[in-house]
Amino acid sequence: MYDAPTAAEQALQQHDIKISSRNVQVYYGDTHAIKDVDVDIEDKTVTAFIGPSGCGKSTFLRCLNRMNDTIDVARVEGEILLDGENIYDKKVDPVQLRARVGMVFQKPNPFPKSIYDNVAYGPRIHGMAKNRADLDEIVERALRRAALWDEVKDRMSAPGTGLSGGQQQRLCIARAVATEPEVLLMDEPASALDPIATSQIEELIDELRRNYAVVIVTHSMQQAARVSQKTAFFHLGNLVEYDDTSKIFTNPEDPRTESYITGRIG
Ligand SMILES: Nc1ncnc2c1ncn2[C@@H]1O[C@H](COP(=O)(O)OP(=O)(O)OP(=O)(O)O)[C@@H](O)[C@H]1O
Repeated sequence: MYDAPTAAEQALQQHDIKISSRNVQVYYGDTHAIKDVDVDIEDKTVTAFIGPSGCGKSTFLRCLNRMNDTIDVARVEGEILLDGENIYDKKVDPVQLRARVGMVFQKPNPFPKSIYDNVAYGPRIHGMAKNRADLDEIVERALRRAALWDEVKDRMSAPGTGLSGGQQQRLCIARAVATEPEVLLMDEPASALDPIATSQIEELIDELRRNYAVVIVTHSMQQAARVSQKTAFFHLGNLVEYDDTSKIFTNPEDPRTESYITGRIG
C-alpha cells in the first residue's frame, strides 16, 4: 500500500530556492523578449526551460548569469536573486558571478589549449590553487565530475579540440564545474551530439544535480521529461506554466502548455 509521505519526509524532499526572479523584462532595442517573469529555481534540482523557437528560453537563461550584459542592445529589468542577493546590483562583479553560475553552450567550445589548461583556466584566473599539486587536484576532480577523467587522464596535454564532440562537451562541463559553481546553466547542451553522447550527457546532468542547481534549455520534450524535476514552459516571452515535470507533461493547467506538449504549437 502507498503511504503518504510524512511532513518530515516532505520537508526533506523540499529543496531550497537558489534563484528567484521577480518582474524580469528583457528588451532587445524595441523588442520585448521576456515579459514579467517570476520564477523560483530550486537547488539540487534540474529545471528545464521548454517552449517554441523564439519564445525567450535562451534569453531568460542568459539573465541568470548576466550573459545578456555582453549583448549591446539587450536591457534587463527586474530582480534576480541568487541566495537572496540581487545579481544585477552594482556591487556584483559579473566575472565572479559567472564563476558561481557557470554556463555550457549548445556547441562545445573548448579553448584552443590542452585538456588540462581548459579545465585549469577558471581556477587559475580566480586564484583557487595554492600550487601545482593543488591545481592538479582541482583539474582531476572537475574531470571526474564531468565523467571524462578515465578517457583523458593519459593525455592531459593533448589539445581539447582533438576530442570527440561528446567528450568536448564534457570537457566544457568540467571547465564550468572547476570553479566550484553553485548553479550550472546549459543551453541545449546535447543538441549537437549523437544519441550515445546525448545519453552520456543526460546521465551526467542527473549526477550533477547532487551538487548544483542545473537549468537546461532544451527543444526536446523527451529530454526535458527524462532529465528534469521541474519544467518551465515559455511562450511569446511569457512564463506560462512552471511546475513539477511530471505534472507539466501529464496534466498541464494552461491550454497553451497542453498544445505545445501534444505537438499542436511550436
Ligand atoms: N542578440 C539578439 N538581438 C536581438 N534580438 C534577439 C537577440 N537574441 C534573441 N533575440 C530575440 O529575442 C526573442 C527570444 O529569443 P531567444 O533566442 O531567447 O528564444 P529561444 O526560445 O531560446 O529560441 P530558440 O529555441 O530558437 O533558440 C526572439 O524574438 C529573438 O529574435
